[in-house]
Amino acid sequence: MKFEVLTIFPEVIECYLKHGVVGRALNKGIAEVKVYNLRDFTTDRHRKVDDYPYGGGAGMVMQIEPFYNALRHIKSDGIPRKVILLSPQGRRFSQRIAKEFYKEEKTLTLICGRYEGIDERIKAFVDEEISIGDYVLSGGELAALVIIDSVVRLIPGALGDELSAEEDSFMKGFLDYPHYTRPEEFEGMRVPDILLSGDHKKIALWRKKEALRNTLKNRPDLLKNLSAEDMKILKELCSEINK
Ligand SMILES: NC(=O)c1ccc(NCc2cccc(O)c2)nc1
Repeated sequence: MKFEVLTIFPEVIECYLKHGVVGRALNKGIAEVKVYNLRDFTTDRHRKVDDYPYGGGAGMVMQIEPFYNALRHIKSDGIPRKVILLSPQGRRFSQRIAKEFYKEEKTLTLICGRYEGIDERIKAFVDEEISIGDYVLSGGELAALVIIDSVVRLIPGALGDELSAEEDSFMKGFLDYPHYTRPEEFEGMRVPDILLSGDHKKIALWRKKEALRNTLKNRPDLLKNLSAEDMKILKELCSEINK
């Protein structure tokens, strides 16, 4: 899986890519990220990337030329790619879209705007506009990293333990179950006995029930098209809660 990032702050992207799961995946060569500094695609002495908005108003707008010059340079290799603009106006990103991007196996070219945004004519060169949530950030870089991180985790071999990619609760559409590790007791709070029992069947059932409990509490909207088994556990849960 290849990613390309267009940004005026390449170091923001590069420093994140040195660490953790993504860092290891890049070192293993199962993913590749190329970061392009937009200022390298300017033509003026001051390497300007923004200008005053037509129509007036506060703030600055990013000019189209540096993006256009960068995209033309990048696309000259003729490899198919999906050009994504990160902005609050985009389609809402989710695990489902991360899987969609991974399966498409196209290079993802991520455009990071700053200031009040990018000249609207950028849309002529963009395949998709994606938002990671309903909030305004000072730049698209964090959103680009969210996409890179969530998609890289899906690549076989990216995570140490293969199972954990599948196990990720969002992979199954629910919130996660609670996790515990040593010590067994901390400040009077004990680890649930079931987790110390070694009964893996019962533990799996407990985890499913707790994942459903968390989902019911915080994201009931995710509780749709449940399997018969999950529905049975949910009903048990509801009768317990209503006791
Ligand atoms: N919710 C998000 O995904 C998100 C993405 C980017 C961003 N800021 C940069 C920006 C702002 C406006 C237009 C534009 O093209 C880029 N803020 C939030």
